[in-house]
Amino acid sequence: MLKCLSVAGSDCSGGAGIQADLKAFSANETFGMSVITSVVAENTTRVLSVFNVPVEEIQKQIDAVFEDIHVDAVKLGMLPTAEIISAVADKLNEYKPSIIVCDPVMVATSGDALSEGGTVSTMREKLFPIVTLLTPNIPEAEAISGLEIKNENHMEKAARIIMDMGVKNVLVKGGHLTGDAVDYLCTPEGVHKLACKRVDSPNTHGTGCTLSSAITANLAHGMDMLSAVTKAKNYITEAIEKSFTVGKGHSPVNHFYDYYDLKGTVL
Ligand SMILES: Nc1ncnc2c1ncn2[C@@H]1O[C@H](COP(=O)(O)OP(=O)(O)OP(=O)(O)O)[C@@H](O)[C@H]1O
Ligand SMILES: Cc1ncc(COP(=O)(O)O)c(N)n1
Repeated sequence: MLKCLSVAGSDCSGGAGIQADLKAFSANETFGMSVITSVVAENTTRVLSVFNVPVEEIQKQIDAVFEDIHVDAVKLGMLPTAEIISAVADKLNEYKPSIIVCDPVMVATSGDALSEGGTVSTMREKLFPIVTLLTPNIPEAEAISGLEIKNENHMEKAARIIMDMGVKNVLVKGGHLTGDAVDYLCTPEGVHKLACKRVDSPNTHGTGCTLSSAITANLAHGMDMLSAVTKAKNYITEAIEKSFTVGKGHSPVNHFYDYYDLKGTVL
């Protein structure tokens, strides 16, 4: 059984963060493990509070997993401060997992901040050189590239700018734009457009976390980058299509749509 580790924040409402990551790892046939970087009191409508875990405890969690278990792939989610980014990067340089997918979480769908300002420079210095794939959404890609993104041409240009910063592969996710749900994957072999009809649903809480974790599982299974991203794109589209209401705001995707019908009963 392939084993994937999420290093991310906890979303007590279950739709994003390590909770989404673990569900996506399982739904994509890998064993999920988690290191918690921050305890976020949040739900489908807002973030009430953010409690960051002390870096020593984050590093001890990473040690506990790696000293005992072979990790096939790592997914990085909410790393809310420069200090936490550096501490996690130091451990990744120590243990050298072969696959690292980084979802540079900065702001929740609710609009509330999940990261202190000024982390982009630390991410660029400490994480960009070691990650296999970076998966920024539109606001995150704008913050990293410095480019305003209003259309697909801007998405592709931003992906190339970020690649030129030393990231091996970049996926700029287009959920925050309008029209079809289009993402741009930039790899050393070239640029690939991945598109699907936008699902008319408000249930998009955790889409980015879930997509990047599904990609992580697919890469752990040995898929090449384009195949891993394409399969995960199909997974997230159906997970949104078959989502059900949880809470009063942006409900999460249905990570296990393969096993549940819309009534939530096991098929
Ligand atoms: N309504 C939608 N219909 C189909 N696909 C969507 C929709 N919204 C987002 N997606 C897809 O979901 C994936 C995640 O993109 P998105 O831009 O939502 O990331 P994100 O903002 O990091 O997600 P989140 O912050 O909600 O976790 C992308 O593949 C995107 O194209
Ligand atoms: C702990 C945690 N990590 C990530 C997100 C981003 O997910 P979204 O953008 O869907 O709110 C979140 N809301 N909470």
